Amino acid sequence: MNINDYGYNDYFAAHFAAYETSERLIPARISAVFKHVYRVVSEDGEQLAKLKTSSFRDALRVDRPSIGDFVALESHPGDTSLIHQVLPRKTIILRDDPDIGEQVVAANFDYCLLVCSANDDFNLNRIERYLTIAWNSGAQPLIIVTKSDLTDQLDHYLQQLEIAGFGVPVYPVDSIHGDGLTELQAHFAVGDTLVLLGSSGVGKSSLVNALAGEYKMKTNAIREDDAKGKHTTTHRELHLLHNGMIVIDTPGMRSLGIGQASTGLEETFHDIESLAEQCRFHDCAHTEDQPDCAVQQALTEGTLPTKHYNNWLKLKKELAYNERKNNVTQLRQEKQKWKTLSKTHKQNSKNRANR
Ligand SMILES: Nc1nc2c(ncn2[C@@H]2O[C@H](COP(=O)(O)OP(=O)(O)OP(=O)(O)O)[C@@H](O)[C@H]2O)c(=O)[nH]1
Ligand SMILES: [Zn+2]
Repeated sequence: MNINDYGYNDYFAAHFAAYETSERLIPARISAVFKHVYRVVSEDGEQLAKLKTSSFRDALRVDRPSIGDFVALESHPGDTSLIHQVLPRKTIILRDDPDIGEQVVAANFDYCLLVCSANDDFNLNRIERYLTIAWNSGAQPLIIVTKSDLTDQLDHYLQQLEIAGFGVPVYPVDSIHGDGLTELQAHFAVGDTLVLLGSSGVGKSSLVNALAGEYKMKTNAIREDDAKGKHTTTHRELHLLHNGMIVIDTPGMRSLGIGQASTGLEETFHDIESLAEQCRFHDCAHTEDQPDCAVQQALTEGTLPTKHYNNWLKLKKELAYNERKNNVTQLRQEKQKWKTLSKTHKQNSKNRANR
């Protein structure tokens, strides 16, 4: 097996150089995430691997390997291998889980396919949300309109998406009959990794299936054995398609918050952001009661669509909420750290006194 087939390239090789030591570490990619173990692919083929305890003792959840990560692997063919390090990520999508905190949804993908369907489910606000996430991830967004065969108003949908996308390519496809696939396919090269963002039923699996000429994406929870017993996948998998492209499939994509994607928000709504620079006051809230607000003026003149503006306000609120929440978490963590420190300090003083 050649790791280059799995998207390994000069970028990762440059970072891996630091680990090319006597320990015989090899580069590998995480292809599935289980509860306590990972599946990795490398020149030694497909194997199960665990974290090297000393490398990950104090690691935060986000610093542990996730689907799509490249790692430095101590390979033990036929036995459980050991993951020493996660190589720096080129692109990333994070997700804030209320129960377990921030985690990596996917890493090291080249394209974010923002998928919506040309029917009643069509939702521009959702695409703007996905655009925000995509821009923030560092990968190139592409907008895909599926089920082009089911509408006679395709141009109407395309037009709206082209306005919302500000130059992001928009591709209509019919995954059942194959229309539009060649144009989309032309965008990709062998070894490119894709993630798909889109609600349930918009046709993500069908699209991947059509691109690859095979069915690969719907994955049921599988069980695999290792020495320690059974474990179940958390549905986070990476597939190498027959056409040489790689797809990351994770259910986390279906309900993503924007997290702290402030850069993504600026990109997605850069029309409003640049209007805002023309407001009279630096701290203008761009609401109706603000004097000389360029955003309000554009709304009145009709050059700025109300729906677009409302979605911006909504996502900005979500962002502010996430930032506040994050501050509270940080404060709590700081407090905990001080508690532990002062406890150790007290213990040390006591030990000294007892000597
Ligand atoms: N007519 C038509 N039907 C499509 C097209 N793409 C998908 N479908 C149908 O839409 C339904 C949902 O497609 P899926 O590919 O399973 O959707 P999904 O986004 O993967 O759904 P989840 O796995 O729930 O996230 C299926 O019945 C598909 O056959 C298309 O381009 N044209
Ligand atoms: Zn304003």
